[in-house]
Amino acid sequence: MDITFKNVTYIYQRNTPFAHKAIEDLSFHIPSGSFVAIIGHTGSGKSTLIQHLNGMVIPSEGEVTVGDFHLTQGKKPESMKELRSKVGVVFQYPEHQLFEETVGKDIAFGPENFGVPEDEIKRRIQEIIPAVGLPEELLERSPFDLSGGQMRRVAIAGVLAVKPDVLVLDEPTAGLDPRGQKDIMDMFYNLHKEQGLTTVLVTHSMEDAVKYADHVIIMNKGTKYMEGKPEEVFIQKDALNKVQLDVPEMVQFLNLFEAKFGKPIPFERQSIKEIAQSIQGIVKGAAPHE
Ligand SMILES: Nc1ncnc2c1ncn2[C@@H]1O[C@H](COP(=O)(O)OP(=O)(O)OP(=O)(O)O)[C@@H](O)[C@H]1O
Repeated sequence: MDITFKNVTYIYQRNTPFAHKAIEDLSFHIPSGSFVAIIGHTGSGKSTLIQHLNGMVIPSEGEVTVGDFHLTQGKKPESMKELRSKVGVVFQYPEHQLFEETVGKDIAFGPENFGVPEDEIKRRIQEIIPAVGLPEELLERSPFDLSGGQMRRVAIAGVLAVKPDVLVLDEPTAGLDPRGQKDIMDMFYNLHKEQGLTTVLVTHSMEDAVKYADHVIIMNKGTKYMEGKPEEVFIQKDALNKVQLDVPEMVQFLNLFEAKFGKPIPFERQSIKEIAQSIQGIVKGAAPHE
């Protein structure tokens, strides 16, 4: 589903002495099927932005469009429930929301709420369990007997069981060890590709943004600071440093390589292997002929 923000401003506790503008005059367009990373220093408005996507908040000014759903002041979509079934949100530490007696019941809770028939829920669970990397025998276990990583996968399965078109991920790897972070992000990337999802990822990790996203939006103080392809945005070291962000490690490495050896290697989101090949080419080219 296409997502469009048109001159969106959001003010918390509007018309009170505590009014606080969290987002100001924000406009962008995310085409259906994109994988977008939203990055920004703490308090830059990322969470407020994503809360618009399933109508948890309605813009104070401007308009948000998600597929055919339009959100403006005084004009909520007729079926907010339908919007929420199309936009699945994986909140930070989603495992904190598990509550059912068994893993199976917890995964079924979302689709039941949206009126999905029991047979169809069963079918979806069979499909989702391997997709999130959980063994089927866990279905009858209590979610509270699982490891932290498994609990998170159960919570994610619950969101996926509703079959959303848009998947919103708010720092989905927070608190996991490096291996767990990579496994979960690879899982989301595979789901994104296989199910043709539109994925919106809020992250503090430049490395994840480079690896998985095809579009990046940098937020600063409630406004859009930069936007573009990762390979365009992440080479702008000075601009990123100004908002307390840094370029990804690979870009730092390429900058250092150029400074030390005078040989630029353009950043094109290459793999480590491809960078090594470029360096090998430079070294070979520089070697004296025998
Ligand atoms: N419920 C609220 N009431 C008042 N102000 C709020 C509320 N929630 C957030 N804010 C303020 O709005 C601004 C944007 O907050 P938001 O949580 O969207 O930022 P963020 O980029 O997601 O931050 P973080 O990376 O820390 O999660 C901040 O100044 C924050 O203090």
